[in-house]
Amino acid sequence: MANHWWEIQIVCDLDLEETIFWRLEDFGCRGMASERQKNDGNVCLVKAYLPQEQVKLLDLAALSLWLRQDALLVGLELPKMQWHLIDEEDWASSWKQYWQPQEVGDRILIYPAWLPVPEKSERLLLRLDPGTAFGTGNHATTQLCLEALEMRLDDLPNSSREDLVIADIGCGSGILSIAAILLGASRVYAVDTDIMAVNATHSNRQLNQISADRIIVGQGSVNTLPQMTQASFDGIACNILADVIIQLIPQITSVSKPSTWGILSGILIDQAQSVADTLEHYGWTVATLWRRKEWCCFNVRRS
Ligand SMILES: C[S@@+](CC[C@H](N)C(=O)[O-])C[C@H]1O[C@@H](n2cnc3c(N)ncnc32)[C@H](O)[C@@H]1O
Repeated sequence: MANHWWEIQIVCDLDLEETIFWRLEDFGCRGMASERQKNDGNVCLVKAYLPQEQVKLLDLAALSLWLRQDALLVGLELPKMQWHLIDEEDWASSWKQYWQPQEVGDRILIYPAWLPVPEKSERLLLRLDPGTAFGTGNHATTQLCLEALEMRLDDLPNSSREDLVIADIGCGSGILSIAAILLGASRVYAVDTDIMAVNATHSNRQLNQISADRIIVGQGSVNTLPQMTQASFDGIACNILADVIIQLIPQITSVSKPSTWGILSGILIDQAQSVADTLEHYGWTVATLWRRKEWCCFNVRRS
């Protein structure tokens, strides 16, 4: 039987765009895009997609009410939300139209898999087909991680980068694992609880011609890592939501060594304090905290 997707379309005031993205993501949408309306630059059309079996009609109606409630609270015009079912092929082509190459940080260019590879690029080309997995590089939380990885790895002398082993917890499309290798890391162990993400990471590794012994992927979470390797991790990247990160901190601590550094993202600014408290409790120091939009990313180290 063909897979079907809900396509959600929301016409809204530009000032509501961020909140709507946040709500949609929380709702489990994969592949979101927004464009300004040609006839009115203050209005945008947000499109989002999610697998049919993941939601019921009533949930979609509730989401629509939530969005209206959000608008009422800040006194903006009520957003208009519609939804309909499309098949897998239409989903892939409609969302591919929106996704364009994107520069992140000083060195990386995220490049959709279906575009022809440019002959020359001054940036490291990170080719990606996220499929249904999270991680296109469009999201602030991913961008913060990529920039933090770039800074971390660029600061290291070549000799220590060559041995660098990194864990990517919640790898999604594999975007951070691939970036770490392109930036010079030796090996990455990538885990995700979602089998779709594990598959996407495998195929994106191949797409970037990275050998299977440099990005090792497994379904699971932090507690799967010791089954995948006995190596200790020099760095840990984890872009999941704050509640999950807080729960994972004890396990993350147990797979790290005194010199391990961490990049933790996916944390809303008003959740930062509870993450910081838990980190401190487990002996981590927050070296820097970077913010983008309503999100923040912790750069942490032991002791
Ligand atoms: C926000 S996405 C991050 C994807 C990618 N690393 C990025 O930075 O764009 C979070 C990912 O974490 C996965 N995830 C959620 N809870 C998890 C857990 N407890 N352990 C491992 N992965 C988890 C989800 O399936 C999802 O693919």
